[in-house]
Amino acid sequence: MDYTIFAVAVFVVALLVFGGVVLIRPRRPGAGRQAPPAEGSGATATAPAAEEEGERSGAAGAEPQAPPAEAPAPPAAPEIETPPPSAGRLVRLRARLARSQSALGQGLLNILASDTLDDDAWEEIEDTLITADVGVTSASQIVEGLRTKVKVLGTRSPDEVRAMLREELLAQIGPDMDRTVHTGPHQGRPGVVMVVGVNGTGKTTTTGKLARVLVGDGKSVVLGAADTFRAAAADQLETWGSRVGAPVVRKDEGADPASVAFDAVSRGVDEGADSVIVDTAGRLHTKTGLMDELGKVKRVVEKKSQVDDVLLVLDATTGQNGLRQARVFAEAVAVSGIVLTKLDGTAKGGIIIQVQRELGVPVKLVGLGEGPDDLAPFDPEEFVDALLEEA
Ligand SMILES: Nc1nc2c(ncn2[C@@H]2O[C@H](COP(=O)(O)OP(=O)(O)OP(=O)(O)O)[C@@H](O)[C@H]2O)c(=O)[nH]1
Repeated sequence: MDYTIFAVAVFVVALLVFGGVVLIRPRRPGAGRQAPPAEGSGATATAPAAEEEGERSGAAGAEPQAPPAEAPAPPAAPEIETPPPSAGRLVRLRARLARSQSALGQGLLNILASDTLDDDAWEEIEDTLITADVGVTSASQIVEGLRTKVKVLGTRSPDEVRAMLREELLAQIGPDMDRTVHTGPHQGRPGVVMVVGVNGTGKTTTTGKLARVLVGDGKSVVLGAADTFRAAAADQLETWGSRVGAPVVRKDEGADPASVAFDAVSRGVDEGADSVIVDTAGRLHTKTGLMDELGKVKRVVEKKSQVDDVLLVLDATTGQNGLRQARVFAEAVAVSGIVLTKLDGTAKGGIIIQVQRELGVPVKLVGLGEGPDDLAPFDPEEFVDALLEEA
């Protein structure tokens, strides 16, 4: 009986010792945990193997290593892009221009090629031009010019018709206007460009795209987010800037736009940048408010450096309404150039003629799409050739 009790006691103790060894033995870190699928990174995929190796080679009796705390991956540095230079951009975008504008060109060519050019035909030509936003005055001047040429010419081959229409349109667009965007440094100071216009016309996008054009031409650029009405506008500009390595000067929403502009120009001067581009707010409903604000931005900037260009951004799809708004801006600040955006989205390219005539300033840049490099210096000959091209 005593032996039986002793044997049972020995068995129980043995069982406890064995169970303790099995249960208390430290578990391998990570064991029983499913590793997250490696996302194609070699470093991530080899980490558990390294852990295992350390455990195997570790000194006997060493404390089990706690799994290393997973440090958050540092944010990847944004990749700096190298945009294409400005030269040849309109040539690259010519197909897009031809697609949107050739209905106008072909319409005019077809009427001009008809056997009889009577009063109705001339009226149709004038209407076609007016429908394309050329403006009444320019449309009647084009028709007058064409009528005279047809009379002098007598006969009309398709090539002759094309050549005379090309000549008339070019004369209206003004091939000799100075369309230089003054972005280059002078007297040790950066070229300063202010971008103005109604919100939604593509103003912030144009500021970003212009920075790309300049960086593509090898220039260093500082951007000023003086549209302080909307924090998202500054965020948008920062994204554009970071893609091409252009610093963006910004302040909190509601900050004084003039002080942002001043700081941007100061930074451009201090850093020896080639150009500073300042995006401004357009959400101002009264002309007096607009004049006060844009006037102040310009005055304050000019304490530091002259403003070399004031570009007015105009959405080509907004027609007469857009023109009315453009007039208000032109009265508020001395505009020196126009950026016509969204020309890819309208067949009314005639707005180029009308806006130049109305405001007396040249179209310097055109937007032909939402892509980052779809802004091009405006070239009248390329434009007219695309207009007269078959799509
Ligand atoms: N198709 C086309 N879209 C354009 C062009 N330029 C700008 N856009 C688009 O127009 C929209 C408005 O552009 P924004 O730059 O935000 O306009 P904004 O004038 O700065 O207005 P806020 O950002 O509200 O200040 C965006 O979706 C742009 O991608 C262009 O040339 N063609």
